[in-house]
Amino acid sequence: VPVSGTAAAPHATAPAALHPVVELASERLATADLVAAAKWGTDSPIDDPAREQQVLDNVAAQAQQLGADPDEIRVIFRDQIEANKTVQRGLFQRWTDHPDQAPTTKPDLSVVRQEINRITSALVQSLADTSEDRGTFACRPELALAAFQVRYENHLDGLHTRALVRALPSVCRD
Ligand SMILES: C=C(O[C@@H]1C=C(C(=O)O)C=C[C@H]1O)C(=O)O
Repeated sequence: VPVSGTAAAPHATAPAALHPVVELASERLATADLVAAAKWGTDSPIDDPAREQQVLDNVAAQAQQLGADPDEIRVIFRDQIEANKTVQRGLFQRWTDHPDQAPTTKPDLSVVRQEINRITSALVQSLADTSEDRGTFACRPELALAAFQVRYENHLDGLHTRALVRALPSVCRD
């Protein structure tokens, strides 16, 4: 007969090593709502190759400084960018189909990009900190566990969950 109080509670288990990486990827995706609102009804396209190049060059430079592999970090950020555009496209579709759901205020894109830069930098740091975890057999299960936790904690909807899954495949090194 199980004794009350001995069952392992979820919070009693070790925190997923990759939780910070997934949390920051999720925070970066949350900015896509603001980016989409900034671009909606303007000439600014969802795809901005010049800005993407800037982001990729910045993360590679930061990786180099941290002793991480710049090419690996670049590949991971190509996925962060694709995931961000997945959210923007999903929202544009939603607002086209349901104009009543479209945003009524327009954030300043350059201000939103400053916030993206801060999250990007924290994510590069977190990727550098978890370099070893990202190379073991446990990486994919740890990543999946962290993704479930973050989806729950951040109340992600279907679109943001799909985008988070799109953001993560290159995080593990195998
Ligand atoms: C987020 C933006 O939209 C897209 C996604 C980017 C990103 O994830 O960093 C960069 C440029 C755009 O292609 C943006 O324009 O800033």
